Amino acid sequence: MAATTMTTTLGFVLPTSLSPRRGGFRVSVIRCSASPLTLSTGSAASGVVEKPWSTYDARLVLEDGSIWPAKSFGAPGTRVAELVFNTSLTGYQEILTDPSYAGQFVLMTNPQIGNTGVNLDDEESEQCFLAGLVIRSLSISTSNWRCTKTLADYLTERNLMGIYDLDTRAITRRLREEGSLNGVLSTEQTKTDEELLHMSRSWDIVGIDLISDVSCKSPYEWVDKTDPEWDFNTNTRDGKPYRVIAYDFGIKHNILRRLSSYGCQITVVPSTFPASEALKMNPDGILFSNGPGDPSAVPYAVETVKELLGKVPVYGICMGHQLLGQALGGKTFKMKFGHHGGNHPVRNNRTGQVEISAQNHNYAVDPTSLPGGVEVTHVNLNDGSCAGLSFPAMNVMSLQYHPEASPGPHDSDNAFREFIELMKRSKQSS
Ligand SMILES: NC(=O)CC[C@H](N)C(=O)O
Repeated sequence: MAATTMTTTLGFVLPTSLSPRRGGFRVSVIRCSASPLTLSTGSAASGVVEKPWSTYDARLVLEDGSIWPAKSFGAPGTRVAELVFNTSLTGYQEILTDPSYAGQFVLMTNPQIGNTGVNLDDEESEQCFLAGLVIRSLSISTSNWRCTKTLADYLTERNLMGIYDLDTRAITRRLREEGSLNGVLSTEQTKTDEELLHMSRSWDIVGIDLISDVSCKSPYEWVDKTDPEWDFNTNTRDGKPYRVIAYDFGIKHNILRRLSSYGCQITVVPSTFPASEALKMNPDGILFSNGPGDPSAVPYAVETVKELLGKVPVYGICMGHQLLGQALGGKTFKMKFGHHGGNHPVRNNRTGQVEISAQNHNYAVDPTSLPGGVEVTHVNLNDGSCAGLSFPAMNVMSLQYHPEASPGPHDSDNAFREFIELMKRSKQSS
């Protein structure tokens, strides 16, 4: 699977209007390529089989001036987004439907993707919000008892771009060195490299409100649970479920399923739902969900969180955690290349236990900006960043990562039980 990177400098000098936004990038356009895949059949005289999906020439043009020729296996078109890499071995369908990836291309570091196809059960939202999928190699066959269609058909039906046959390992190394890069993915041959490069440098994910595009438009009740063996509904009071309002900043379904399996009755509300209306519904607790983009670009959501603080127990996950961090007086910042994958070690500072966690974020809360009384409960052991917060005086708990997994390990599922305990304690003391 190892691909050789052949790098050829085309050597033209960019006009000054295309000079890089960030310091330190080279200014010539570099064309990079991976060795093309050739599949031997053994029996065919030519030794080459046709791949059973349509291919187009495609290009990924990054803002650092590198150009990665590729093949398309999804929708045609041209899209601009931020490129991040994800280290999950599988779970690509959950990744495709995680609304937190809006505005991003996801590059899978696992070299072969698509071998289990897609099914009706593994969706994390109704839509694919990410801008495109970048993989090294698309599995030529699908084999899984739940598979209902191939990944290529799924992407095409959903008008989502996907490219393969490029050196994803070399691109990942570049992202680790330079940080996340903006880029343009295009199947359009009429567009020049310079045009695509200009597009990638004229766009920025920072400062954009992406949650309003992915949030639901009106409140609704959620009833679905996870499978019965994951049903931990031992925490209801007097047989009545805990009533939870879930703010939808781009919520993943498995957060709702896990809360439901722990015995919560859930109303999902839009990101702009007024705090006063939420309080009128007399909830036992409020969940602030995951969601895409820059947490400092959505001050209205921070205001809502502030209005609810101290009135009812609250639980933030990922974007929800970042909004809580700001509402408590702290600051968020953009990380170099973020955390995306199912293999991130996190230490629970209270118990000393280490959980292997599912993560997907490019921003983090700066723990030094937080006021006294706010406790950093979890730390990411790869880089020491803040992975969880608690503010007992206001019944606040939050995690930067994903206790609901989907995809990823289940080590952190107990965080849902802790939220139930928080609601229980708050009821008992009131
Ligand atoms: N999964 C999420 O909620 C992501 C949070 C935020 N958009 C980030 O990238 O940091």
